Amino acid sequence: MRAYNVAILVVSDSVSQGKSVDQTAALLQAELAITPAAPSDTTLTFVETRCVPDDIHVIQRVVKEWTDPDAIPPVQLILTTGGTGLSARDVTPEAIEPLLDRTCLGFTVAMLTHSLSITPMATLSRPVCGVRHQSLIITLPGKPKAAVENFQVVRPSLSHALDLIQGLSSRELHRQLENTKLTAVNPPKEHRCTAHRHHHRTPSTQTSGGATGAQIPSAIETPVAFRPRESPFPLVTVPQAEAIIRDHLKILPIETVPVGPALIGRTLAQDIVAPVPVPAYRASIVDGYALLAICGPGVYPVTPYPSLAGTLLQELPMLPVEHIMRISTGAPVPPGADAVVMVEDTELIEVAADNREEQSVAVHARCQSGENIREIGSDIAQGQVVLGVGDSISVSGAELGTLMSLGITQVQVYRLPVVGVFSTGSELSSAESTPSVLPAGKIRDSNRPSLIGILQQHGFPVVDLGIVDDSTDAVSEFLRRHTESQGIDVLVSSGGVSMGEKDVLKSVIQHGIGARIHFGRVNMRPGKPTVFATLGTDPAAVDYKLLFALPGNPVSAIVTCYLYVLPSLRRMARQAAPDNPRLQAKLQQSLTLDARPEFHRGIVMAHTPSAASPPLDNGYTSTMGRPTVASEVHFPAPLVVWSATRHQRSSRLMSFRHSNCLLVLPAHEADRSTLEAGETVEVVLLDTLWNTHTT
Ligand SMILES: Nc1nc2c(c(=O)[nH]1)N[C@H]1C(S)=C(S)[C@@H](COP(=O)(O)OP(=O)(O)OC[C@H]3O[C@@H](n4cnc5c(N)ncnc54)[C@H](O)[C@@H]3O)O[C@H]1N2
Ligand code: MOO
Ligand SMILES: [Mg+2]
Repeated sequence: MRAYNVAILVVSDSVSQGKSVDQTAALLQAELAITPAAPSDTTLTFVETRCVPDDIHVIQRVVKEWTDPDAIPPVQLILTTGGTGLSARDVTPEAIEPLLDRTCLGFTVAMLTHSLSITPMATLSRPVCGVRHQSLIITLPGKPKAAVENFQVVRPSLSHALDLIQGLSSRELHRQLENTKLTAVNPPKEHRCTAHRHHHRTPSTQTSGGATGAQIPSAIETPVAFRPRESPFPLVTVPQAEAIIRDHLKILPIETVPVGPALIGRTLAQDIVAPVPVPAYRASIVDGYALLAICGPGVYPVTPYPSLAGTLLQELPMLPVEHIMRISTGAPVPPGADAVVMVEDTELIEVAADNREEQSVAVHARCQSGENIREIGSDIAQGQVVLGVGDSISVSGAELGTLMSLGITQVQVYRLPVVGVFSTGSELSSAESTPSVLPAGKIRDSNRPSLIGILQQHGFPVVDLGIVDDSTDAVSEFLRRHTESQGIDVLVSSGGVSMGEKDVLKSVIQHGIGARIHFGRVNMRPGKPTVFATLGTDPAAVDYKLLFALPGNPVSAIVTCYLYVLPSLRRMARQAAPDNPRLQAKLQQSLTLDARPEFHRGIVMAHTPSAASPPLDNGYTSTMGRPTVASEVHFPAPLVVWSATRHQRSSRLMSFRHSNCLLVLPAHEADRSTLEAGETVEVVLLDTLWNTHTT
């Protein structure tokens, strides 16, 4: 079964201005959801509805976008509704016709013939059908009933038309059709099933129980035997995936928060102007004696009132001429003094009568005026812009300390995205409810805690949404509930996105909750079935949401969380350096390249290990024997990198153990199947882990 994507363009001034509500698109979606009667037929998957005014240029812009050969997802069938009549504003045919490479008069005639059999007023309709690039465009009337009737007229020949447009030869199609018919009627013995014939029709609508009332797509209701055997989602490249995500991030508002330790990791949305100078008074830099520099070395009486930490300037007397005053670091310099001599450069001459205080002290060093004094505003001048919009309050603590030292109690920052994390899988048991021994077939949910830990470790607020069973109903109900919640900006799931019959997540995302899937597969290992979708159209709206449906294999889930989720969260939080840090390192061993570009789990070190300090062993056999590679290292390069284990599999978390980086390996090519020891490779640092292996 072949799957084609369908987009609906509602052309209407009044709908686009919000003066009326369109019903046609929903009815057409319901029609699309009807599973074709013949097993050889195609699946039509609804991907998007857009609404535009009756404006030639606007209509053309959308149609050009959808028919772009690089459109993601590709749109093979465009149904427009409205604007085909005779009134002055009806311009859909005028917009579409110039874009067509070939017209398809047959569809036009079929629709008109049918409409004329219902009403002579159909003579006023001006439908246009044709092909642009590899997309078929059909202009339907705007009235809901008429649009559906016209669609039903063309539906039987659509599949074949789309196949031909995609380049499948007519003869091949007929042969496939015949074969499928034969197989369907006479299934192979081991699969023979007398219980059902292939006349399944999915109801055009289904009560889903959710508040949106959105229908469940045909893909879900399609009997397992007829589910698509090829993913309809094109494999996008990693850079494409990254760019697509960047284009659809949520714009988060600014919020005012208290200044305190929790501010670390946040990004300022305002400039900070110093309201006061720092220091606010002339302060000593050292522990010693305040004096007048011009007096020079000599023996001086010590005033009985020292200036200590906490002493108020106003409490200090004027320093009498040719006297000195004990002073501690940070304490105010008394009036009458212009320098401080360090205690190390002095000597006790005479003790006071109480046998405790100093009577007189010899100053041995010669001071310059101003020596060892922090002048007012010399650290921060009053009115200076100390931090700006976009500055991070970093883990160094310096920015937070600056704010605190200025007495700033609250600041405006960009809100952090709140992430809801859940696992999908009927095989999963949560740690909380897991018995010590699981029945075979059940496994422990490791992804959810791992993902939550990673995200929290990077400073993002996470809501643990638990586990949801792999059933259409359960996932639909779950997603509706959590996409309606305004407290969550980003949903991150793992599992249920590949080709299995219970991998229902993509269908539910696309049809059950009406989100838009921007990509459904990425050419990478691990992480091929990664899905990115958005819900809502206005990225600044409070209910706009991002959905990252990560693959279920534990290593794939973690790797894709690092590569896609974390940079996105950092971007939304406006962090100055949102991307994972990357660097070049010398490979210490040869590695076999995969058919897909690989993010190979590795260990990068900032030094060349010696036999005495070998790299960690993370061997597949878990023997814990030290690898011989350590004593063979001869590279003087400051950064060196190993595979964490040569044998890596996306189900094997042990292939990730001790890793602090991902080696960015290209896909193998005909003339290049390995990377050799000594070659330079790029590595993505899994930042905080980096520290564990640097020296
Ligand atoms: N016919 C094909 N099969 C598969 C393909 C493919 O292209 N065609 N892709 C493979 C790749 S690559 C990956 S990655 C996985 C992704 O699978 P799903 O995202 O659909 O995930 P599940 O099927 O639900 O689970 C896969 C695997 O991971 C285990 N799992 C799932 N969730 C968790 C969890 N929370 N904690 C621990 N382990 C989990 C699950 O039990 C399965 O073993 O699909 C391949 N198949
Ligand atoms: O892409 Mo899957 O993530 O290799 O295992
Ligand atoms: Mg699966």
